[in-house]
Amino acid sequence: MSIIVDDLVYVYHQGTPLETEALKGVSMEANPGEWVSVVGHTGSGKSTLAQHLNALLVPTKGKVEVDGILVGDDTREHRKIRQRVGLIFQYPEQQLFEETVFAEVAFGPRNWGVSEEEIPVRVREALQAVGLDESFWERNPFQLSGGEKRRVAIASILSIRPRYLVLDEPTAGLDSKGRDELCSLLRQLKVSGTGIIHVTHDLELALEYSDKILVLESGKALFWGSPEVIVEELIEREIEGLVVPPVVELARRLRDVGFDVPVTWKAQTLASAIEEKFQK
Ligand SMILES: Nc1ncnc2c1ncn2[C@@H]1O[C@H](COP(=O)(O)OP(=O)(O)OP(=O)(O)O)[C@@H](O)[C@H]1O
Repeated sequence: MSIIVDDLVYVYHQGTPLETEALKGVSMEANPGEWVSVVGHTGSGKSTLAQHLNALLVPTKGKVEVDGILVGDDTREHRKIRQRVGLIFQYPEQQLFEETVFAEVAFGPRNWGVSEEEIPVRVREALQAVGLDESFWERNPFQLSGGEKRRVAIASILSIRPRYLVLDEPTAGLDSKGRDELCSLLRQLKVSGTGIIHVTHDLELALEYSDKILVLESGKALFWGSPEVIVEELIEREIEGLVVPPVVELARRLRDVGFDVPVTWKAQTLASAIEEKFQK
């Protein structure tokens, strides 16, 4: 069971003067229990790809398949896909609307026909997963901190028990502590079997947490592979518009002057390699 994207092409406003080819033959795969990041500069097609993964958009050409179900013209199949793939937009807290945290998190499962008996189980499970205990149940979501609101918004998707979670820039607007907390929360979800598909322009974050990374450039898949594979590529060549972590930039320069450096995005590993070299 997995999400498979094969040679995906997507054209906005096809056949009109506004026609834009946002994806030009992109392939990738994501499995439960795996963290996949989609990285690229603004306008590279990340959000367009993300919206295909829960059938908000249908391919112009190529294939998107979720656990064997095709994203195509059959909208009954889209319902099944949306039960499997939870999509969390940028600033999800802006979409909170209920008066209590409980009602907010219960909304999704109620909408999907989960029994009233089962609802508190789902709410407890989802809020626990995001680190919010029962004392939050009756609180007004609008009176929570920014980080707590975002957790409630994520819990409101988790309560549907999706197998995959697609998050579009989930750390936008958070400080570094909030960012680290959210990423370790996502890592826990991954370890417990959820597939994480993380859309971001932050390559450093993607390298730190991902099992696989897709780098998009102007709608094309530039690289697809493990963080090590991506770093090797990035040390070897510069990509216009893609900001690389300082460690990768430094490694690139060291290689340029004939210094053999390891494939890494961690400052400590690079520093140790340099130290070792000078000790020899
Ligand atoms: N609704 C739309 N109608 C027409 N063109 C669109 C639409 N949405 C996106 N596009 C175009 O498709 C291309 C890809 O956009 P997309 O939003 O997928 O990129 P992105 O990588 O997510 O960008 P960002 O990081 O800025 O969110 C861009 O050229 C964009 O202008």
